Amino acid sequence: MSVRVVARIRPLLKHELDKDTIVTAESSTDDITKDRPTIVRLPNPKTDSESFSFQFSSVYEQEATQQELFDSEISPTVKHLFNGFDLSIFAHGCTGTGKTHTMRGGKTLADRGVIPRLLSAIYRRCKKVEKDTGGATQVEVALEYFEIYCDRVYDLFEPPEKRTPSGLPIRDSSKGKTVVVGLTEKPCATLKEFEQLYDQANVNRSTSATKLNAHSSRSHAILCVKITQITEDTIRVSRASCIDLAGSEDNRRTDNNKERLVESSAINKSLFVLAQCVDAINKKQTRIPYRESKMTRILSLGQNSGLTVMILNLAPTRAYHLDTLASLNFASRTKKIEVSEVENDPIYRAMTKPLAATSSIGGATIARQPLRPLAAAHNANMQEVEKKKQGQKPNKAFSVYSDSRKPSTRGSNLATLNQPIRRVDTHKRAAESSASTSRPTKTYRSADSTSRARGLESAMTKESIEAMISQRIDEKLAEKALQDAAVSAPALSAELQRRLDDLEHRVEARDDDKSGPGLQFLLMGKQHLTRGEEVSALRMFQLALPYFPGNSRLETKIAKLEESIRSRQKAVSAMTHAAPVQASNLMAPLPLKQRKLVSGDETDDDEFAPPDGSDHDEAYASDSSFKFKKPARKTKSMTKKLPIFRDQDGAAYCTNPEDQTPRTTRLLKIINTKDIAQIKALKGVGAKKADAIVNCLVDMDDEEVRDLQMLAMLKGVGGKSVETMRLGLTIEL
Ligand SMILES: Nc1ncnc2c1ncn2[C@@H]1O[C@H](COP(=O)(O)OP(=O)(O)OP(=O)(O)O)[C@@H](O)[C@H]1O
Repeated sequence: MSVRVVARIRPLLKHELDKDTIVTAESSTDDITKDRPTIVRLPNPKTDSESFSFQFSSVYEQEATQQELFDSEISPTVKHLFNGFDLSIFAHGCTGTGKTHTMRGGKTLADRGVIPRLLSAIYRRCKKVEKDTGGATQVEVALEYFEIYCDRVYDLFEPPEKRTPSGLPIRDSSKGKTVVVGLTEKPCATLKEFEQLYDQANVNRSTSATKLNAHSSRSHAILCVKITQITEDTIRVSRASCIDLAGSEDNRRTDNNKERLVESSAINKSLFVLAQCVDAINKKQTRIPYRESKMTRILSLGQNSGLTVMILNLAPTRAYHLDTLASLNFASRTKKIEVSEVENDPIYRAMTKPLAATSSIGGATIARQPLRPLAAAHNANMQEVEKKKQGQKPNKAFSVYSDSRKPSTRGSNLATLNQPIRRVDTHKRAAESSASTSRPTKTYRSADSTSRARGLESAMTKESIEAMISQRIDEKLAEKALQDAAVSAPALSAELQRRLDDLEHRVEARDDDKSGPGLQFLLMGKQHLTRGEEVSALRMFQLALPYFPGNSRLETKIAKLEESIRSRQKAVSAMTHAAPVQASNLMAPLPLKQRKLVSGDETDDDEFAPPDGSDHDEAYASDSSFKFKKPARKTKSMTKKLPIFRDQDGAAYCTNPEDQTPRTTRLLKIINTKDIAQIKALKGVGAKKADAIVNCLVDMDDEEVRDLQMLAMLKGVGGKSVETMRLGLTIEL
């Protein structure tokens, strides 16, 4: 089946009312059955007497409402989503043509775009499914939302100040999917909850005013809606991906300043790569250049099974003439892409097929199919195809891109849940481990029908559970490390940033390699080290070690870091004369003196080079240049004397809670609530500092801040801040 491409011509904006309209919609004389135009006509830019026409599945004219577009194009796909197919919806077009209006829409009910309407339809369907099955099927909805800005991936569920400069890393899983490491997955049970999350996340999206659009999106935004249907026997996961691409910009018309130009060139480059991918697919080239940009890489590998609808947004006026022509040409090439349909099979919660044989959850058994151009350059109409298939199970779903690499059937098989898996009945496992890999005809029902979780566990092999746990741990650690790094990350020099990017690219280029995750950990270790966060760096290097067994250089580096942390801990304990410093205190950036030490230490970064002859020599070549540069931000000197806190009445500071003054007790109580709002309300504490404090507290697990000196040691806090916070508290006696 081909990608379904529909065109939407936006109405004239207020300032365009007197402008020349050149884009028109026409009905095809060949197909009178269609109640909507299918042709877009546009004059030849060289001579108005000639015109070009482009045929699509449907064309929505200026008057078309959000409701009409949704009802005709998206609503029919919702049932497929619940039948296990993935769904991808793209909005494409140049800047100011209505992509965000189409996808997100306005605030009024009538103005709501495709995304809120889709979610509304999904929640309605969830209720219907649960009702129709008498509660036997439960449906869970979860969201991921990220943007690709200047070829970097950022989680839109995280505030911008928490971002690492280099963004979230992406890598190819062994299952052939592209994974964004460290994305937040938000469970979202109701439409109301969705609206809150979505609105909040959209505030985090990069938008700016340009000459062509007052609210121009400067990034590609991708919302993934994960739908999990759980019955007693099966789990079926499918995903809807809604992609609001940033619009291409003709910078002769934008008057963009330097910053906008940088964004614009990143946007144009990624869209150019997208067009190249489409061309390469159409020309049946073996190499599809999807790796040339993060956007194409993520879209091609991550969203490539299921139904795909592309909405081509067009502006009607002459001002957009060349851009419109380019968009129409691109869309025409896209609609020729024929894609394979792959239905996400349910996970049989108590099935008899051995996991190793099926390599199921990660989808290793589903070889991604290369895309082929259609012989005829027109789109298949989904409804007609539906009719043809009456009574039959629909054919496999389709998507925009797909690489031709066949995922390995080896390795861990429990990475994600959106691919088919046969769950193993523990009672039958031994007998059936050698059984054929064909789908069993009968499902096993758990004796304990009320215990879904227990049934699930019992149905999995020990090996598979271990693989899943280890994967989750890796993901969580990577996520945590990225979050840690994001807190008050000092600005990196352009050169250092370039080197980090370079290393990351090299790491990505080697993702296929087994030691790919090891390199990721090393990279993150490097990033922490450049920020002077030794504990986090050590953790990352320790995680990397199993991937480079026997690498004496890495071992030496770890030993040195351990030693450095120990001596720092000793120095701090000696200074405080109090309880030993908590590990989290060590998360704070190193004081200048010690940073210099780290800096010197970094000169032997080439020690990190994996063993001679390893594939990774090149990846590390740039490591030796990772010298710490003094950040602009001032750092506290650890050699300075720690403050002695005194209350106004002159009572000496004391670590014993019973001897602490009411003001101190109250301050510590507020801090230990870990409640950002309460902490932010303290005198001298802004949102950033409150956030940093809470992050430190979270790192300390259940450990409480017991005294003021301990509080002063937290990252981002100093003696002066503590005194300001404390004296700002009013105590009722
Ligand atoms: N169908 C429509 N009906 C009414 N207004 C529309 C429609 N489509 C677009 N607009 C208006 O046109 C303007 C530009 O739309 P929008 O911001 O969605 O463009 P865009 O393609 O997302 O641009 P960019 O790529 O720069 O983000 C907005 O003011 C929007 O409200």
